[in-house]
Amino acid sequence: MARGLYLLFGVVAYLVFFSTFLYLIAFVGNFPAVPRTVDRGPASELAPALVVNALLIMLFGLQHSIMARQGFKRAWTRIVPKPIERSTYVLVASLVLILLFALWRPITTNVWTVDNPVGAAVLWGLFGLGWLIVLLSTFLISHFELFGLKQVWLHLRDAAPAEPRFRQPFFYKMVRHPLYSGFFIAFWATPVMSAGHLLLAVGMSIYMLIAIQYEERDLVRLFGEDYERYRRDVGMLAPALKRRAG
Ligand SMILES: C[S@@+](CC[C@H](N)C(=O)[O-])C[C@H]1O[C@@H](n2cnc3c(N)ncnc32)[C@H](O)[C@@H]1O
Repeated sequence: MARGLYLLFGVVAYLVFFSTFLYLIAFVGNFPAVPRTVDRGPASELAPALVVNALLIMLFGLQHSIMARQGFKRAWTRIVPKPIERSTYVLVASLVLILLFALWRPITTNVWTVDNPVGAAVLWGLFGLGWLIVLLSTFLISHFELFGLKQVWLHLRDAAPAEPRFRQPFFYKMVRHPLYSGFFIAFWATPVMSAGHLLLAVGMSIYMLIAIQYEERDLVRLFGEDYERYRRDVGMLAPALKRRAG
């Protein structure tokens, strides 16, 4: 009975995540199909907009960083059953993003506009490429495990959870954090950059640079010398220009 309920919970959490991910693309890209975007929403004075938006970004960063740590997971799984630990993370992360979409206050002061049609098309192309890299990277590292479905499925089948393995598929041969590289491109590549969008891009970039430090600390603990070597040989977010001698 519990196994079936865990599976249901995992599927619901996954569907909420996937819808939130699609909305995030529309939110950052100011797509007309959605009601609120980074530049479309209730008007607000500058100071409260800056404070509210900064708090929303910080909440996103804190939730992601804290809930992803091994120590937190150990404590958390004393309350939440282990098979749905990842789904819970995914669900809370999605709810925090939904809160950001709902409470975000646009700051529409223009920072840059690329009027040249070729330049604008290139930037839209990069925007799409960024999101594609994000999605592909999740599949390279294990999409269904990252978003909790594999764990509830294995539990349903009474199979042991998979042990973490150090992997270097495709993008991961070129950079250590392709998923974050994709996010960097997606947040920054736009022909029309407003002050609000810039705040989101800067905030998310700072969060990712901090998150990488914590993630790599865990990865070194997990994979030891293999990851140390990987760190020496492969660039963090962009391919290393040249390999170090030896
Ligand atoms: C949200 S993913 C982000 C992965 C990476 N930071 C990126 O930007 O592509 C985080 C998970 O990927 C795992 N991970 C990151 N690099 C890995 C690698 N080379 N091999 C196996 N697992 C990895 C981490 O342990 C963590 O559970």
